[in-house]
Amino acid sequence: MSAISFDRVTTEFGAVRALDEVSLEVPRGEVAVLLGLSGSGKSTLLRHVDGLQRPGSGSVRVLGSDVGALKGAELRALRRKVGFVFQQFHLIGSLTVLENVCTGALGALRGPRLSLLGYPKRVRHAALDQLARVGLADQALQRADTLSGGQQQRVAVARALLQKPEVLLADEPVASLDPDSAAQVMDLIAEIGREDGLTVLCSLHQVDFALNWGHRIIGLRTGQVVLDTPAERLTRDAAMAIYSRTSTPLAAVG
Ligand SMILES: Nc1ncnc2c1ncn2[C@@H]1O[C@H](COP(=O)(O)OP(=O)(O)OP(=O)(O)O)[C@@H](O)[C@H]1O
Repeated sequence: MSAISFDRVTTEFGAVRALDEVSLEVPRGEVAVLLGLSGSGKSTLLRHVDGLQRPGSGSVRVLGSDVGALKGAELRALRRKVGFVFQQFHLIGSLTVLENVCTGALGALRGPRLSLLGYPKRVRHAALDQLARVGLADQALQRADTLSGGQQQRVAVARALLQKPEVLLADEPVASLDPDSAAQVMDLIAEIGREDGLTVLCSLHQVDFALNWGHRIIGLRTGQVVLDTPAERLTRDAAMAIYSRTSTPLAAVG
């Protein structure tokens, strides 16, 4: 069974068709990369996976559930299985690194937490374990805004992992980073994805990164899937064609 399945999903914002009859399957354990020009629908597609966006028509199934039909506790339960990493990290700069990672457990806890000690000990320990995995245990008690961009993104990955996701979504996770930090973060996502058997769906702008780290490349243009192929079968030139603004046919979909 696929971890993520889109069946003819069309979603519009006023006159803009952000997704246009999108169908795709991402098997469990696969690292799939979304490529496409700005505005081609990558973020919108990702937001359908954890129910932040509902399909206008068609259906989205994630880990066996029809996301569009989920509400309340069921939707929250699915979201706990889907981690999300963003381009801008979304850390709280004035809090410690450890506390930021602990916020990844909030979806499973009742009520707000006013300080690090407000989190159960098991959560603090689990957060430290995840920080160690991303190589930042020594920075646990440092303010998050004192870290470099690459380190902050690794904290965001640790926060996403704290909820023990089965699916990891990443929306241009390395777009704000220098090339070395970007490569480190992609290495980390790929390594942890492999270790934990995660299904990863990641949007990227860097074709070389996509070919290096993705098992599968999905190209979007004006909301349509125009390319869907194993990365090993794709040349750099063919991948770059996704960025062409004309609608020349690309490699066969499928
Ligand atoms: N909430 C919204 N309201 C109105 N229009 C939206 C909304 N979200 C997305 N859009 C539009 O849908 C289209 C697809 O946007 P989306 O953000 O998914 O593209 P993207 O490929 O992720 O772009 P980028 O690479 O710049 O992040 C764009 O035309 C965008 O303006």
